[in-house]
Amino acid sequence: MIDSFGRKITYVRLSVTDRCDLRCRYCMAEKMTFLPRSEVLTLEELAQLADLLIGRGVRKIRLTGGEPLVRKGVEHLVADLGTRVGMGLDELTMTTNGTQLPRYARLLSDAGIRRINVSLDSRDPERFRYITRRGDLDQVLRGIDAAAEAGLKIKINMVALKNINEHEIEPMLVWCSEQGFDLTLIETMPLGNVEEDRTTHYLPLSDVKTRLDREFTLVPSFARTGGPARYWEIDGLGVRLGMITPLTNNFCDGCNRIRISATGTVYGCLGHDQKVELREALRSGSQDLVDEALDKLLKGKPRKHEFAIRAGEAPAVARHMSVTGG
Ligand SMILES: Nc1nc2c(ncn2[C@@H]2O[C@H](COP(=O)(O)OP(=O)(O)OP(=O)(O)O)[C@@H](O)[C@H]2O)c(=O)[nH]1
Ligand SMILES: C[S@@+](CC[C@H](N)C(=O)[O-])C[C@H]1O[C@@H](n2cnc3c(N)ncnc32)[C@H](O)[C@@H]1O
Ligand code: SF4
Ligand code: SF4
Repeated sequence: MIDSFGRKITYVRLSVTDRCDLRCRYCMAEKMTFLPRSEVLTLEELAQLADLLIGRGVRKIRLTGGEPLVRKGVEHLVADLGTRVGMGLDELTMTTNGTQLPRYARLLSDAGIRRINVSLDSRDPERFRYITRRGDLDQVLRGIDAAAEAGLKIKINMVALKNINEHEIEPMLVWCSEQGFDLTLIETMPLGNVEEDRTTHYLPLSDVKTRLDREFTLVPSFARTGGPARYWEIDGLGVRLGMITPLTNNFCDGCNRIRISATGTVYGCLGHDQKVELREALRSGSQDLVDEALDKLLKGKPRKHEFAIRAGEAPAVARHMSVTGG
């Protein structure tokens, strides 16, 4: 699949549910209305869709949500998709908030998942609860331990938030180094009405980089995951630090991905509403209809996002981040 700017699409982010057991302040509102089950693709349809995408050249699938591990029966989907790894698919992976990992970590590893990204914005129990509006830090830490024990490689995702967790960045880096995890910092993006003023908490990672440069030696790394982060090795710490900088250092020229919501809506760009619907095409059993829709999406896939965080401005995109799982 190639878009009209010549970018090859090999990475699909597949959201398996819009639901979540947390309500992170930058992602969701406190009160969310979730989809009725009839609108959500079945596990069989998700697997069928994955196969069609692999047939069109997709080599990496990331399962996401909402929270992917709250989808009932997700273990069957993971086991099913795991059989495609090495058989067309180079990587099956997941982004999770970690709460259900105590139960699922081993299963993910047995299914052929080699690494996961776990979101963890704070290692302070009260701050963690504040950011997630309800999360239990201990539960997530137990989940992370279970994942490490199951042999999964772990990357911690931390959304950098001014006046909330910015002072935890250096300690998080040291902790990740001790644990053998990578760490990726993320700039908050303006999607959905989350009832929070994003201008107050937006922290440009260019500032964080300047700060880190004073304390550590950051050596640019050529490591690539196929995702949007740029990486550095931290001299002496043995930890890889990623930064996802949609606002301060746009990476759209290298975009290789599309995202699919739990209802089968495919979005060409995280920062736009350009989309096509696949559910009815899938349910009709016609591969031609699915291909037609995908071709239309590729043709209109936007060149870049137009995110900006300015006081009093509505979010660039009305849908919540949880609709596409990032
Ligand atoms: N603007 C933008 N942000 C993205 C894109 N893809 C992922 N992100 C954001 O990057 C953050 C981390 O995403 P992850 O789910 O960990 O996925 P990833 O960064 O592709 O993961 P790796 O495979 O480890 O590189 C989330 O906040 C996503 O919303 C993208 O195409 N555009
Ligand atoms: C939407 S979540 C879905 C997967 C899972 N529930 C989790 O939290 O890892 C995927 C990633 O998007 C990030 N995210 C959510 N809202 C964001 C926002 N407004 N700006 C930047 N990243 C965001 C989360 O921190 C998480 O790392
Ligand atoms: S970031 Fe993930 S864990 Fe937090 S509310 Fe969004 S979907 Fe849930
Ligand atoms: S913002 Fe859009 S164009 Fe840019 S990397 Fe993300 S999906 Fe691709």
